[in-house]
Amino acid sequence: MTTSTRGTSRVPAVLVLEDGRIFRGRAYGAVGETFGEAVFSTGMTGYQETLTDPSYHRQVVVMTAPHVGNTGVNDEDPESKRIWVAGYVVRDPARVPSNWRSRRTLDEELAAQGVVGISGIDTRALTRHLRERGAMRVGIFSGNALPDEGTMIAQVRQAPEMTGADLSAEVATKEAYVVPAIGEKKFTVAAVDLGIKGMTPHRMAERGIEVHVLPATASVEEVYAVAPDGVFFSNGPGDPATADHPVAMMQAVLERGTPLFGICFGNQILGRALGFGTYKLKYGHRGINQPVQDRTTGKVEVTAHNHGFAVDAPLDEVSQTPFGRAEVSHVCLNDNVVEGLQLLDKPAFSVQYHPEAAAGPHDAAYLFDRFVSLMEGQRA
Ligand SMILES: NC(=O)CC[C@H](N)C(=O)O
Repeated sequence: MTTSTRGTSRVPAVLVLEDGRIFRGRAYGAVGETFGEAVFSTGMTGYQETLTDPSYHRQVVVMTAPHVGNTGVNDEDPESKRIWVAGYVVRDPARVPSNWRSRRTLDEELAAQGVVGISGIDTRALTRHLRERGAMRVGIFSGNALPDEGTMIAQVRQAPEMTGADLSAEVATKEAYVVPAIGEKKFTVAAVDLGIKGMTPHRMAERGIEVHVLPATASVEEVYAVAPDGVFFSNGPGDPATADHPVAMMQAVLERGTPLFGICFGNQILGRALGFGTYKLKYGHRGINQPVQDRTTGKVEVTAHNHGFAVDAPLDEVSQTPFGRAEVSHVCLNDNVVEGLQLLDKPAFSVQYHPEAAAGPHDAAYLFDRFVSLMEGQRA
């Protein structure tokens, strides 16, 4: 085992923010350079699910949990076939991972997948900086001969911004596939893959739903070719303002009145389909410990989030939209950001957060049951 696979690499690495702030550490994972949007995640657990969430495409993720990699890497927890984060920033990597499911170290896995990371960073100071200044572009450079600071800052400033990025097609499946219902099949759902996490079709399959996962570029005809009882729009990376094709497709689904459910990017697309705007949050919500209130029941749930954009809809009034009345169903209790939308005259709703909850908590699992109820209601 080399020193680097034990999380104790001596190869120098530098993290360079676009505003010129620099943090020095050691290489973690692959050695090289990478660029993306610096964002922080407050999850204390579930690093494999975070790394493999396609919504993190082009983002460099800073972990606020100080000790990362303790349970190694297993073959069960990934949310997709590969790591999607553009880079990974940790404070203190586990030197000796320990878990009965662990197959390899996180350092080895990052290196094997070519993901450039950095360790030994004061992630609390970095997170406070991002919280005050907002998410921004970042570069990680590692190796024994690094460019001078001015060159690195200039390179970071040339990297693409997240605003205006159209990324779903880069992460979504190219071919349709089916996730069979577990047990008796009760419903068929067409799931439009904008960057879907593996747990989402699984949560539907557990409820007797056969899920036809379709590429982001699928047409309305392809959606209806599977004779769906419901249509689902997934999470995904990038700026929802660019998602014109999914918005048009969703409007066609709303027009027909097919039960509809959206998660995260899917919520932003419902917002746009109804005529609301979307905007970039200063630093977003990422982690598995975010408080949300379901305003339809008053209940508060602790939920998994990963979003940098949000829907701009009025919190305290019912809106008239081209598809009837709509209201904000869920709100984040930290900052009053819109976390869910529902239509009052059509069987359609969405949430900005992650009821599939990989990795947990499971407070929001009832939303999949709500989707099932809408499909049952349509049959009755
Ligand atoms: N997880 C998601 O679907 C994220 C949606 C969108 N890319 C955002 O950052 O807000």
